[in-house]
Amino acid sequence: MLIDHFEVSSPNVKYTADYIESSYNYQDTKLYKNAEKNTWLVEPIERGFVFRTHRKVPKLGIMLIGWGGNNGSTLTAGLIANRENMKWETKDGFHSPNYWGSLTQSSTCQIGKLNGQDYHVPFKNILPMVEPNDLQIDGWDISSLSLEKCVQRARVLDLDLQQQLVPYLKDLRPRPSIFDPGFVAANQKERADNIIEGEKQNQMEQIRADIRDFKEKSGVEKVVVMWTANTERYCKVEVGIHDTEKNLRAAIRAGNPEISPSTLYALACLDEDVPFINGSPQNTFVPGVLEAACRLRVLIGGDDFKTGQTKMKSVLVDFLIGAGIKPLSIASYNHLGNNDGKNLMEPGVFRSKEISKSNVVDDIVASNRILYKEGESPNHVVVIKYVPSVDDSKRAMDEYVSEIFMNGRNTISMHNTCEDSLLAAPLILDLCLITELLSRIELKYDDEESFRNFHPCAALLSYLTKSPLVPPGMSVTNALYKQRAMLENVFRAVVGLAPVSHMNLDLLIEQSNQAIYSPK
Ligand SMILES: NC(=O)c1ccc[n+]([C@@H]2O[C@H](COP(=O)([O-])OP(=O)(O)OC[C@H]3O[C@@H](n4cnc5c(N)ncnc54)[C@H](O)[C@@H]3O)[C@@H](O)[C@H]2O)c1
Ligand SMILES: O=P([O-])([O-])O[C@@H]1[C@@H](O)[C@H](O)[C@@H](O)[C@H](O)[C@@H]1O
Repeated sequence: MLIDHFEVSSPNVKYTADYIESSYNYQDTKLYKNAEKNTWLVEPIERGFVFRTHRKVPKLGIMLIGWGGNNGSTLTAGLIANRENMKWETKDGFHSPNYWGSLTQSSTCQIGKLNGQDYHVPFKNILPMVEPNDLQIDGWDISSLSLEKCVQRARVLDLDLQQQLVPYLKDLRPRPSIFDPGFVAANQKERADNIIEGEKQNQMEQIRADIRDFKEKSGVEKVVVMWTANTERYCKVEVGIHDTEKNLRAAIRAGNPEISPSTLYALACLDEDVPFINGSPQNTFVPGVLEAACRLRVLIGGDDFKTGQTKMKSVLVDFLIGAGIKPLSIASYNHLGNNDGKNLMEPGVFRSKEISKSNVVDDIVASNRILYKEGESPNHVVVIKYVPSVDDSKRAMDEYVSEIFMNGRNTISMHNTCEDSLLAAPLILDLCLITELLSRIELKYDDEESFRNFHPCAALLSYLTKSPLVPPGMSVTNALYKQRAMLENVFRAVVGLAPVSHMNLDLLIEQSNQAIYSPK
């Protein structure tokens, strides 16, 4: 059953006009070794938290770096089609817009039971969230094409819909952007006709001015900036340049060539108190950026949208290893024909993606030292090829060979075809909406005076990324179920509810007045 809205009825939760305030008893375990008994002791611990969520949802603007790309143009078109409730026709008949693939807009959370039946609420209604149809969108691109032409170039959306969108898209033009051919494939130069000239410092200041200009012209109260531009090669992190905020800013003023456009954007956003999310795999968040985010207390998140093949990998490997089955090899191949695929032909750029697509199993493997000895892991290969004729319709082929009982083998082969941007666009929406929501949640220990925000490294975005950025000291979790449980249960805690445990203890115990067998 689906219920649309709810309020928590508890002495620990208070709803005022401005806030949802809750007192929450956080339960965890503390682990320590008892030398005398030569055993590990596990101690249940509790810590009181207080959450305060601002209920007023702001007028939100999102600024996409790479706005004209397949992801950016597809998201823009999808938002407009939903807002205008456009209907379009194909040979299969008429279609209506939706937000399928969006965690916030199209998934639900279990909120309770009634008469033994689970009830669910839309994910977006656990806490007050921005409505996607109210979003204002802007952005930058090294290509000057209008969004109308970008949607046509992408060839992702049905033609009838593309034609209906023309009046809404034709006047949308990306702002000139920072372009450094040293960080992307040489084949990207041909589309770069919309560049901010000048030194790195000037370029960064122009980005800051663009953000302020967008705010002023659109009237939005808050902005989230999202990198959905091309994947960059890793920058070589150097002491004295990238290692501290002070050194990074000095290196930018000096025009150091080893500072990437994405790092310039990230720092510009931090200086404008605007969250920055990295949808690509490069190491944008060099230590100097992390230091600045923590000092300025501005949310950053990433890296690399987790959309299809890797998302599946983070489910399947978690299932296999969680079931005591030992993957011996993972062969992960895909080809695609969009510009992203073209850019990934450059070995240095591909390496960024290879890292993010490979590391996604590390935590899952490390969770089971019965199957894998220290240092042991499955053979794991990642191959991406550029095949122009398939366009955005990525073909992913994966083979998982696992060792099973008594030296048995199990081979799972998968073929997964999808328009890559139709998977990514809803995630970009989720990343923006959840990031904005996180910035409205304050928390403190119950014995503290002042509230603070979540740590600037937004680990709660992990479900949506291949290489989750997490606060120092927190281990990275890639298993998709755990990532979703973390996000859902933190949101439940913010409104004073216990985690979803699926224990059903009250139904597992034999009730004195209950028939031993209740026929369906
Ligand atoms: N399913 C997916 O589509 C998916 C999943 C995970 C990650 N990603 C990442 O998202 C990014 C975008 O994917 P896409 O399919 O939209 O690619 P795309 O090539 O269609 O779009 C990228 C856009 O960025 C622009 N661009 C390049 N450098 C720029 C710069 N310095 N400043 C501003 N704009 C710049 C390009 O002109 C292009 O319009 C890629 O890095 C890709 O690896 C995509
Ligand atoms: O679907 P997924 O593995 O999450 O991610 C995708 C890769 O499979 C694809 O090769 C790459 O071009 C896309 O940018 C994206 O990273």
